[in-house]
Amino acid sequence: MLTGLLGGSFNPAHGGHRRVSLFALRALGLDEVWWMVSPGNVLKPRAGMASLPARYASASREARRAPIRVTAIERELGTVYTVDALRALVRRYPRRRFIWLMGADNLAQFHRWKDWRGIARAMPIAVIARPGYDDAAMASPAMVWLRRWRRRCRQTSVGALGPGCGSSGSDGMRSGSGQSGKIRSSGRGGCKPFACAAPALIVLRFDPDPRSATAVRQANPDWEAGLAGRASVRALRDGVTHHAVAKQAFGRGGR
Ligand SMILES: Nc1ncnc2c1ncn2[C@@H]1O[C@H](COP(=O)(O)OP(=O)(O)OP(=O)(O)O)[C@@H](O)[C@H]1O
Ligand SMILES: O=C(O)c1ccc[n+]([C@@H]2O[C@H](COP(=O)([O-])O)[C@@H](O)[C@H]2O)c1
Repeated sequence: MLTGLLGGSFNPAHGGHRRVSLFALRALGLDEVWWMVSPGNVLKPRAGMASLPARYASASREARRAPIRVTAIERELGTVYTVDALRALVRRYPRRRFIWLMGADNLAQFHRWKDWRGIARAMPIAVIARPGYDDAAMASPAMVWLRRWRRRCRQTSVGALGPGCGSSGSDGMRSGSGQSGKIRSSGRGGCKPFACAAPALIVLRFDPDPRSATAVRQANPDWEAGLAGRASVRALRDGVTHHAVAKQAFGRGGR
């Protein structure tokens, strides 16, 4: 099973998460994407962070009828940092092949994450272009290091993915051209970063999606209140571990 991992606060989840996940799924020939709803991003303030069950519920709703599984497995693993969570996942699911997915905003500050080179060594990384962040991402300290492992995946937009997949190039996120090379294309029209050992970096570019959780919160600051009382939310089970998610009360924030 080729599995994309999109870690996030999902405070709340929005259509952009769904769209970029489905795009990555297709472009990379993944079987499914797991949305790892984070107990708490160590670089984000806890103030304004909705409870884990509320964020999980919003993600479940957004992932409906898609090959996306929502999980709060990091809380169960007891990990705080992504590098530790990913190593634990690789140990726990040895028959799966994972790829770490993230938006360009996260690549721009990836060098601030704990042992980010360790993440890159643990599994391939696919970065999804995001309006307003691509220049900072391409110029970031992490990209300086990751660039040498960049693999090319030719595509222009959803629905028009080309089969070309190749080894590294040096142009920016806005370029969609590629060259054929070491990485074989998958049968599903995408490319396979799994065919080469990590580190491997793929930059995915498609019609940029401007949606963000910040904008959703600004438009609807009380989004969490609409979920809190629902029995269906209290009964939620983790999409990967099947354990109950709502162990904690709503409204406490963060973890
Ligand atoms: N529109 C988007 N395009 C590309 N990547 C996205 C988009 N929205 C979210 N992501 C990526 O999804 C992952 C989870 O994002 P997150 O839950 O923090 O949402 P967000 O919209 O970035 O939130 P916020 O506005 O609160 O920072 C991150 O890797 C982020 O870069
Ligand atoms: O491990 C770290 O040092 C680290 C620092 C910042 C963010 N992360 C992870 O990055 C993912 C995206 O976070 P966010 O809040 O931008 O959605 C999420 O899984 C976080 O736990 C991880």
